[in-house]
Amino acid sequence: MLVKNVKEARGIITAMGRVGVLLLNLGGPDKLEDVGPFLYNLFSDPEIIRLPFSWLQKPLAWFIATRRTSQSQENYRKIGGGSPLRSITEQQGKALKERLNTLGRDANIYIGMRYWHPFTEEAITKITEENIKHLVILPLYPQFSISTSGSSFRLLEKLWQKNPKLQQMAYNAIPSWYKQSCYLQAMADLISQELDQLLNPNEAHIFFSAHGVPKSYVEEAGDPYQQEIEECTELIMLTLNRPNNYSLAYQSRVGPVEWLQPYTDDAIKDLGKKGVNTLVVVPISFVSEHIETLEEIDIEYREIAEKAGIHNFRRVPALNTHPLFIQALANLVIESLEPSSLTFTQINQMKKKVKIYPPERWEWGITISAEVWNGRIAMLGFIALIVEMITGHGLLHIVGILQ
Ligand SMILES: C=CC1=C(C)c2cc3[nH]c(cc4nc(cc5[nH]c(cc1n2)c(C)c5CCC(=O)O)C(CCC(=O)O)=C4C)c(C)c3C=C
Ligand SMILES: [Fe+2]
Ligand SMILES: [Fe+2]
Repeated sequence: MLVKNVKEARGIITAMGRVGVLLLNLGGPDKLEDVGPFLYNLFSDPEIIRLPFSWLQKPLAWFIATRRTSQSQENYRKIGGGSPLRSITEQQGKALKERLNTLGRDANIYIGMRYWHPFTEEAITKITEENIKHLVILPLYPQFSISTSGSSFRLLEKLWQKNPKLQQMAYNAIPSWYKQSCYLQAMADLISQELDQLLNPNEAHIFFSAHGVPKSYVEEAGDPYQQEIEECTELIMLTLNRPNNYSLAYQSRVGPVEWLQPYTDDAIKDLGKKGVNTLVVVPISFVSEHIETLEEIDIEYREIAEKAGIHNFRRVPALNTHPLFIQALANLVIESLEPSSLTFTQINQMKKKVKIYPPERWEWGITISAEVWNGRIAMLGFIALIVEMITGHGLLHIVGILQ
């Protein structure tokens, strides 16, 4: 059964009770003093670094955060002394509320950051206080990764287990949404705008730069991230419908293990060697400006490109509040509230179960792949810590996770 008109849709919403939309995001330090505690929260997450003994997680997180803080602060200083993530996410939430309103839907919007304010826990407290009857859980990551949406889902699962009130609430979680057509159109529109400013638009090389993850996440833990990023790149190029050459690479590597390849810095150097002169860089794994677009791409990669002979280096802006992107978010919310995705059986099942994400997507807990993944990351983290503590010049130090 599909919703036929706005009146019917309103009826369904009323029958369902108050609707909430929880936008999940990573969070970023608002000011330089926040950098240390933010990094501590990030490295305390077992989805980012997993150790064999949980009692080691916090001391190691403190150790890495302390050692990394000054370099990280230096980077945040270059972009104005803090992350713009909170303010952009708030603007996105406001725009989404307005868009839903014009489409005849009324919903409360909540922002739940994983590692900084406003924390997911705070959003969940508000959601229970405001008596939300149906919650749409929408990560602001177009593609799913264990380290991003997966980590937030894991946290929500814990909060659900502890709180009987939450277990009474119906909810839909959207694991990833990179195929959403308005999202693809918004990306294509931003790329077109950048190309059209060039003298010879067709000669520019379109360079997609995705945030990396360790290779073991994909190969051992079954993270669908790489496959979703690759498919997303193809879909954006199809939507763009331009003759330009293009390629994809992965940025922001941290730590001693191998991450998804090719690495963005190496790929830029290779393109320089091949004689590419105009590069249009497209950040694709994140929907807002943040440190990795404003500092890493705009400053570090621009410098690398310049040295490699690529003198025309341009970066496509992040989606932020692009109207088509906000429409994409509104569509996702509306589709997930449609009776076809919200059968009573589903709601009842959801009430019974505390699992929030589709288990077929990524089997959490005790599975062979998870054990291999946990074990490998655990061993690496543990060995690195011991080496670093004994010698003062361990693996993490050498590869730059620590300064
Ligand atoms: C899809 C996006 C992201 C993935 C995948 C991801 C994985 C991932 N990140 C780290 C380590 C760090 N991430 C940091 C900041 C940060 N990361 C993302 C996005 C993804 N991370 C964002 C949006 C931000 C915040 C940006 C901001 O504006 O503040 C940091 C801190 C910054 C720094 O010191 O470089 C670290 C460290 C790992 C290890 C990982 C996968 C396992
Ligand atoms: Fe980075
Ligand atoms: Fe990150």
